[in-house]
Amino acid sequence: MPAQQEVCILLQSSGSIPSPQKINASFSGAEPFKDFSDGDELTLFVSSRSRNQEKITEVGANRFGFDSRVQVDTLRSLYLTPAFIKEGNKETDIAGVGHKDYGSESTYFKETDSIQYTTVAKFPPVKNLPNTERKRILVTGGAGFVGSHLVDRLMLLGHEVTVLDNFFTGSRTTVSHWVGHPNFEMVRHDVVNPFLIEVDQIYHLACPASPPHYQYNAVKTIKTSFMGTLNMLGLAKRTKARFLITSTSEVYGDPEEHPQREEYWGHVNCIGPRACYDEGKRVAETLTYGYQRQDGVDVRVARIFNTFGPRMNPYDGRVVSNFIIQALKGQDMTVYGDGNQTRSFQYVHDLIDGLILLMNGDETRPTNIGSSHEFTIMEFAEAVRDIVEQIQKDEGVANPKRVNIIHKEMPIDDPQRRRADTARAKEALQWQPRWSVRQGVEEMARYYMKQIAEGKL
Ligand SMILES: O=c1ccn([C@@H]2O[C@H](COP(=O)(O)OP(=O)(O)O[C@H]3OC[C@@H](O)[C@H](O)[C@H]3O)[C@@H](O)[C@H]2O)c(=O)[nH]1
Repeated sequence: MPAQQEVCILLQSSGSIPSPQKINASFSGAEPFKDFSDGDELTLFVSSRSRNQEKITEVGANRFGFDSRVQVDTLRSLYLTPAFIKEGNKETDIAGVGHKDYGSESTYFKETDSIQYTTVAKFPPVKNLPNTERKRILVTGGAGFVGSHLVDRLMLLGHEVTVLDNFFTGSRTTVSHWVGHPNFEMVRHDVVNPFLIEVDQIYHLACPASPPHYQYNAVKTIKTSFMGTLNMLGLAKRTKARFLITSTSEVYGDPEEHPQREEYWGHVNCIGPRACYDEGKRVAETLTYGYQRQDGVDVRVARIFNTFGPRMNPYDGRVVSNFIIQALKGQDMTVYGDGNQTRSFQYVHDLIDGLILLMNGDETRPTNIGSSHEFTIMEFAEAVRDIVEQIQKDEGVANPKRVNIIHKEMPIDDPQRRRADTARAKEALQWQPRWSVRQGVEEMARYYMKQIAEGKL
């Protein structure tokens, strides 16, 4: 099918999630997943709806004096809308034949396989905040997967956002729809070097997060965690900005306590290949509380568990992106080891809700932001395969190829079990994940399908 036809099909379906589907036969046979926690697991893979079966139209909350509510369709318009609205022709077309609401407009010329970009001075509408409520917010790593979703949310809420990114794993395209907006600034900067700015809040996200990426240059990873956090804490101290660091469930290492509570000190191999990230984040937490104790810096620490969603780099090597891309492309799905290791996955919008609540609430202790629904990786592979097949059928692929699940060598020190204990987040932030894993995987698969149709993957 020519690329443009595919784009048209996606256009029709991009804005909304298909109606609820019946539980897939191959997934309903045995127990789809184990009953690990609050008893609402059965909804996890049953439908396109949220964990409690409501249709999610709005994310965020109006809590702690900070209203973070945003319509989901507005967010979707920023990542699910196709970039090419109309196919261009080299001979007859000029720039501007297509029309796209936000960001840059682009016309695709099939003959030369080239794209013409035109600046469009129309941005997504942002909330009209009074000066007294508008915050100056710095997001390090703001062009990354999580960072870009946080930036979208903060921009839509009407705040002034500065993104710092060295584009090692982040990409300018994730936030390009804001470039030129008076409330937005993007700076290419590596946080290992100091940065001076006047701000009210700092979300410090900058650090490669996928195991292949953070192990690619282990020394740089730990340097980024240590120096980057030191520099941003110094900035917070000088400006009296509130500082939030995104730490990780990897501070628990290969945990011997299950699920992982914040009080657990962890089980990390300090000389293993993951140590650059695990120990880097651990020392970053140490620095954070050092600045709190010594200098009175107002700090927040989020320990993020496995998160997925659109804009995750399709080749960053993490399991959700790997599985969806492999299933979409009809390739073997690669389960490392026997697939009995477990993870708990949360959708990116839930994470952003949690980060904003933590930043604006009073909880200063480390707080797990993650899902408490645990899957073996093998179960997850089968689920992703079923979901992608269903989406392909919805999009008109008559007989999608049933891909094989194969096994590959287990990475060294791969944690065997991981599940967030979210009691603290529930109590302190009144936060818990709302999106079902199925709903998230569907949306992410549609996002990648769009990219495939546009020839980007
Ligand atoms: O293709 C793959 C990729 C990964 N896996 C397995 O899937 C599991 C999850 O792997 P991922 O690479 O997605 O993520 P990990 O859980 O190992 O690390 C993650 O943990 C929490 C976050 O803070 C980090 O961003 C990330 O490092 C692992 O057991 C891994 O071995 C596969 O079976 N196949």
